[in-house]
Amino acid sequence: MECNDYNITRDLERKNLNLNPLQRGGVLPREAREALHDFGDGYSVCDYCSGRLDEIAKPSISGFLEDLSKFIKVDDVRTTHGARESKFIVMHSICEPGDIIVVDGNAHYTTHLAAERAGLEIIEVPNSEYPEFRVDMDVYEETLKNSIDEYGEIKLAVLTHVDGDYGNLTDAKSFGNFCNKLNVPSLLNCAYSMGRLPIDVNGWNIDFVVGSGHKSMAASGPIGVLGMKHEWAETLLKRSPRHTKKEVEMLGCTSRGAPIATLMASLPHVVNRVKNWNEEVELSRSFVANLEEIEGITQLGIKPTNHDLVRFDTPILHEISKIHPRKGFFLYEELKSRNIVGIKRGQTEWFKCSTYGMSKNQRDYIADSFKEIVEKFAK
Ligand SMILES: Cc1ncc(COP(=O)(O)O)c(C=O)c1O
Repeated sequence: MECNDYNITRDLERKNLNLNPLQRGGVLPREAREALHDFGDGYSVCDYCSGRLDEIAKPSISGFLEDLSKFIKVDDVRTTHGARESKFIVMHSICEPGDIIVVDGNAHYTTHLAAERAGLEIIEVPNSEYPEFRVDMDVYEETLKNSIDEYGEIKLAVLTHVDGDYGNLTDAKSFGNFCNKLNVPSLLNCAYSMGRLPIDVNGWNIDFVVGSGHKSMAASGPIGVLGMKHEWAETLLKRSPRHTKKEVEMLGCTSRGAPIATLMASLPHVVNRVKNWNEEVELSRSFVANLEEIEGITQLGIKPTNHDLVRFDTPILHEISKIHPRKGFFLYEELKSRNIVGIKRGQTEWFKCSTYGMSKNQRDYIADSFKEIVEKFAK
């Protein structure tokens, strides 16, 4: 048989500035690229395994997990295949089909799918809607209390720490505290925060935390993080009666090759970059201010932004698309010709983007490019 040409090349990141929020936090530092090369073979971390992934000493996965738990200030931690798998593991371990959970109105679709896969019913905490789409902790607490009154028991409360639509940062500490007071286990989804900004799971009184290595921790995908208060370890990390070393929810072992090797190699880099989070936010705010100098471009979500992921309403770009011969494709093509990618082809009414990790000059160049494009075509 002759195989098709799969077109496995990727010049996007090397040649262009990529604004896709999904891509910015997963860029590998040099040391992780080297690990990727060394650990590219299938079960590459399993040469010296004596039965459990988290106990492997060479490479030191056990040492890495110890550092990771200190980094996010949590008692017990495991790697999974992604934030979504981590959420599912929690739901599957502590809930029964038919149970009810409460979830914030900005939750990622993978939170919903994890709940559906576990057979759970979802009660949603509404966000504040246009233009902020804020998840208010008073509204969350009230919804949780009402749900307990109505249904008796709520098995889990889930909060998206930073959502993927507006980049709104929520108040994790307040969430952890009222969940604790109401006796409802809490899960914080840190896919867009762990690896970008400081996380303090124990300080925030959170039961479960999930993170995404490929989204925010400079790792090759797929790899996720699952952290928990020690009191949950017996439930979540229960062992198989037949294969007594193996943890059932991990199906014995999770990531066992390049994804975990790159996550490990990147941890020192990630620990360091988190220290610069305030500067990142400042740079993100000034990028927003620059773009908002264009009449017809407005940031949505909480203002000023507290994150690098930002969403803009862009009626001016939509107006241009109505008169431009390339219609909605003009924006993508104009940006691409300036080596800027990551805004979806054909999209002009709004877009979300991130400049995480870019220099001030690069961010200014991007904002100037938008200004130039609007000046070129706006009537
Ligand atoms: C808020 C949020 N949670 C979870 C995920 C999924 O992460 P993963 O790919 O690690 O499952 C995403 C991905 O976009 C996300 O934005």
